[in-house]
This record gives sequence, C-alpha cells and structure tokens, in this order.
Amino acid sequence: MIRFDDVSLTYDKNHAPALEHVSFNIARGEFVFLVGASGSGKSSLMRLMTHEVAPTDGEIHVAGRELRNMPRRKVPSLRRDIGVVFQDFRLLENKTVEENVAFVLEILGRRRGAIRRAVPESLELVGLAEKAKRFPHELSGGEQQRVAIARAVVKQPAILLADEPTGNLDPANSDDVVGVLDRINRTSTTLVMATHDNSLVDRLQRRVLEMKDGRLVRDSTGGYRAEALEPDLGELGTRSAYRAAHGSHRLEETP
Ligand SMILES: Nc1ncnc2c1ncn2[C@@H]1O[C@H](COP(=O)(O)OP(=O)(O)OP(=O)(O)O)[C@@H](O)[C@H]1O
Repeated sequence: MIRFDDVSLTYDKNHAPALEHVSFNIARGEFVFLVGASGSGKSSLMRLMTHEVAPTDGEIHVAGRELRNMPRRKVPSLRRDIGVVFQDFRLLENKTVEENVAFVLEILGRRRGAIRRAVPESLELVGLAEKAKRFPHELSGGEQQRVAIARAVVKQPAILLADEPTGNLDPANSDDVVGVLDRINRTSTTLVMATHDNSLVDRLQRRVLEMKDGRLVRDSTGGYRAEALEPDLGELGTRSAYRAAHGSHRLEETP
C-alpha cells in the first residue's frame, strides 16, 4: 500500500539531506508506528506520501500510484485516498462538530444525501455522535482530536496518516485517541502514526519504523496484523521451526 525504494530527500542543497536511502513496504491494513527524535525525518516521510514534496531520489508507490512521475492533475485523486491528522487538531472553530466533518465531503462535491449518511457514521466511529452539534471550543482536547479523525476518515480513505496525534494530549485522552485509531485500523484502513510516546508504542505492540538522522535504522514487525492471524509461535519464532518441533498438522489446528 505504501512502498519506498531507496528514497532520499534534500530540501536545501546547503544542508544535509532530510532523508537518505529509505526503503520499506507497508501492506494494506497494517498499523505502523513511525518513531525517532525531533528532526529525524518522520514528517518528511509523511509529506512524501501525500506528495506535498517530491523525492530527490528513489521511487515511492502509494495506493497503487508511482509518485515521482505523477502529473499534478492526479494529486487530488491520491489525496482522496489519504486522510491526515495533525498534532494541532486544525478544526474550523466557527463550525460545529458535524459541520467540520461534512465540510470535507462538501469540498469533494458529494451529494447531500450521502453527506447526511456519512457524517453520523464517522462520528459514531470516533464515539462522538452525541456531540455533533457542539463547537470545537466546547470539547476536550481528546474530543477535538477525535473530530479531526472523523473528518479525516469520513471520505473512507485507504490510508490514514497521523502525525503526533497525541502530542497535545494527556495520557487519558491519548488512550482514547489511540483506541479510535486502532478501531479505524480494524476496518482495514492502513495506519501510519508518527509519535514520540514510547509507552504507547510499547503497549500497542505494532510494527515500528525508527528514523535517525534521515535514515531508517529499525524496522520491527511487532504485532503486525498479518502475523497476528497466525498462531503465536513464541520462542520458536518461525513457522518452519514450529513445524520441525510439532509437525505441520499442529499448525493448521491452531486458531
Ligand atoms: N520545509 C523544509 N525546508 C528545509 N528543511 C526542512 C523542511 N522541513 C524539514 N526540514 C528538515 O528536514 C529534517 C527532517 O525534518 P522532519 O520535520 O521530517 O523531522 P521530524 O522527525 O518530523 O521532526 P519532529 O518530530 O520535530 O516533527 C530536519 O533536519 C528539518 O530541519
């Protein structure tokens, strides 16, 4: 769903590259944490995914498109496939919760009937159906971020990018937001979340891509969904080791 092949990015020739030789492949439906110190390149990776910037070198494929040579007129269609959530919620203060969410679909030119159906569904998904008529300033930070998530997913994107979505939130609100992101991921939306919150990363046990000085220094598959469908192999580690120890028929019997 998102593939980087040897991608480098230099914003300014007088400075070091923001990204160097980054390669990874994120499958449909994965939940991936992007971690690394400030300035390590996390936001730059996301900007490349939405084609806000183009790579200096390398190839990027997102939702079936090759981005380097993609004509400008195709960018809106790429962005329809990607929802984005930021640390600062970026809600429209003079619009209600439901108006904030509906606004995206209005801009996309969706019909009124479709908007009337989609907005409550999206608010239901983030647990805010009963706050549809409130204004952003009447909500907690966590609730505002959940509105931002509802707005990002109301167009049913294949990919949701969340750049430090819990950066402004206390632990309880962070948990709520991550719970919502997890639920959205379970609807088979591919989810990439940049974060500094190590406790959260440890707790969720998902794949982690770690950046350092513009390079990808760790790719741990953690509790990657496709593997979660397979039996817990514990210390045996691999299917073949499991078969060697128990015989292949045992593997099929394990749920
Ligand atoms: N628009 C830009 N022009 C020039 N350099 C930039 C630009 N955006 C980012 N950089 C540089 O690229 C490098 C990576 O920055 P990036 O914002 O991707 O890091 P980050 O890991 O997201 O940091 P943070 O956690 O603070 O958001 C940094 O050295 C940064 O100064």
